[in-house]
Amino acid sequence: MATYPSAKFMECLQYAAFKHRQQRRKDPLETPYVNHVINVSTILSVEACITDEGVLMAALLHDVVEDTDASFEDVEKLFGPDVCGLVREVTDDKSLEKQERKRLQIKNAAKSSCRAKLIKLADKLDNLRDLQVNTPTGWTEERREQYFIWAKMVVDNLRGTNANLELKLDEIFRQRGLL
Ligand SMILES: Nc1nc2c(ncn2[C@@H]2O[C@H](COP(=O)(O)OP(=O)(O)O)[C@@H](OP(=O)(O)OP(=O)(O)O)[C@H]2O)c(=O)[nH]1
Repeated sequence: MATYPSAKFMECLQYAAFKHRQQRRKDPLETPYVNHVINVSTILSVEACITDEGVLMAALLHDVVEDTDASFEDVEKLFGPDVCGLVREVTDDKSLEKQERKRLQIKNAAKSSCRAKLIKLADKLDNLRDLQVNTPTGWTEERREQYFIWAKMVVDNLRGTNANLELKLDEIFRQRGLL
């Protein structure tokens, strides 16, 4: 049976591209930020074989409230309560200090739903793949190394969610001498 993206999925992609249109990644080429959220959704579909469209859509929207002027109310109105609930689970509270946000990502990882854990795993996988080839602008080598260490603590609290993604993350941690 043929598979195809639904109209809602395409609207979600379009919305993410629009909302992140002025945002760039921290890599030297200043890649459009939307590439990251597309990567996260693609990792889930292609590498983790996830067919749950709510998860794939929430992956596209996982940074839209954190990083743009979009609100949870906007997301719920456009894409419904299921997708909005997932986006809530993966959104950091930007009003908190950065160190506190980092601590909460570790602490809250284990409490998330399985579907939110999938998005968090794919998000970390994409960020770590980036870090294997690039040092973000303004980062020291030490900060880059710290990110690997912190990401492993988050991933350790997400274990038992998806073997494909965890194997790929572990390969990266092994290469860094963290496993
Ligand atoms: N590896 C990498 N990361 C980049 C790049 N550009 C932006 N980022 C974002 O930077 C975050 C890591 O930087 P930090 O200094 O630790 O956190 P900050 O976002 O609070 O500044 C990651 O967020 P996160 O909290 O880990 O996850 P999330 O925001 O994606 O959910 C990642 O999404 C890039 O070019 N490479």
